[in-house]
Amino acid sequence: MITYDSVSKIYGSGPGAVTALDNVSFHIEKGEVVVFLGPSGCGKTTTLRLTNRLDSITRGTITIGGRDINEQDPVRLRQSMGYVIQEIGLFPNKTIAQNIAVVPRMLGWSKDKISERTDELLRMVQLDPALYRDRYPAELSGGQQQRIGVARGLAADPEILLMDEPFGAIDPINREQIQDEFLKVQEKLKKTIAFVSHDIHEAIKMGDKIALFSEGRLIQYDTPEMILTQPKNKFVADFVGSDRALKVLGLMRVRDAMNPVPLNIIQGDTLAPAAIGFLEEKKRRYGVVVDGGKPVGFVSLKDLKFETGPVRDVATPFPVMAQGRQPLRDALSMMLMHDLILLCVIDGNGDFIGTVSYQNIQRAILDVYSDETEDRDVTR
Ligand SMILES: Nc1ncnc2c1ncn2[C@@H]1O[C@H](COP(=O)(O)OP(=O)(O)OP(=O)(O)O)[C@@H](O)[C@H]1O
Repeated sequence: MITYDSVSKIYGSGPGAVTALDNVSFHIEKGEVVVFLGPSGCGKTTTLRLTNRLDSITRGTITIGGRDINEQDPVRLRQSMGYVIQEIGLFPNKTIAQNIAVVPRMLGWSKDKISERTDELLRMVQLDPALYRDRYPAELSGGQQQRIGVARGLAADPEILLMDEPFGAIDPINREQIQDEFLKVQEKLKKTIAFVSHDIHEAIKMGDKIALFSEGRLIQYDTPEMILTQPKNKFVADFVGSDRALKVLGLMRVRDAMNPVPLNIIQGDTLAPAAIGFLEEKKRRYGVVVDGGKPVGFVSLKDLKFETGPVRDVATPFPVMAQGRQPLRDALSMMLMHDLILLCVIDGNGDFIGTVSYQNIQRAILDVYSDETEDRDVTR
């Protein structure tokens, strides 16, 4: 969709010239979120501003859908892309609805269509249109204003969205929430997004790919997983941090690491003496009791010793359970917090789908880090 071909940007000339971007080439696929990441001054914002011709390219070309942007009218080009920036840039004397409608009005949309679209966008960013459309920006919190910035960027339903640290000014808790909401919206809309960030956590979470820059050069362009597990050089390894194995846990899902067929499953109606025999045969001290497909709790050999009835009556309920789609990091955190050696995993209906142990987690990380060509032991 967007192709950067040997793009350089030099500000000024002579001895004071600054090379902001140095011979950068990469391609953003349609529907993909690419995060431009790197330390301050590495060229992230410049790359974004060249894309919508807010700045001009010194050398090289940028094409969108195969068309050179320099051959397009800059105003049209800008209108065809959403642009969301950290400073938000809402007009203080316009209402929220008027702020969102800026581009659709320029494009000559009818009043009814604009009004409908405004309400739709407000709902999309979790703000009730009845409450917010006629308010002024100063009457909104920072996080709410930022949501309006996102809504405005999406107003004319552009295929491409350029976002420059869009959630940078929001406190960490609200930022997590707005990132989650944005990812949900993106799952539906499938926009092509270039997203500037200096936060590795945000890049891992938001990006289908990460473009990591340093001093105007593109150092590595890869999926978050590859950036974390196969850093191309010391700069990348240092930038992602020595805790990158832990960051990988944030990328992986519980489902990817769990054991879907643990040996110690006991059906709820099994009588205690039979359950003891079963656990002894499997050489397990604990069993996971499942009844009608739903997890019930743990039983230990000790618990069962003097019992005669079905295990479902003596099982100790799980203090917490993980959902298969949760990040593996959450599962590890639950196990540490609740002092569990095994975590039960359920699907969206609450049905049992597997268990996770510390060993499963370790194995999953090792699998990601091991060379693709090595033989792997896939039995868990
Ligand atoms: N208008 C300008 N005139 C001169 N130099 C500029 C201009 N804009 C950017 N630069 C320089 O170009 C380099 C890249 O800047 P850019 O804003 O792209 O960095 P960035 O990676 O977005 O940084 P930050 O995270 O701090 O926003 C920097 O050295 C910056 O000082």
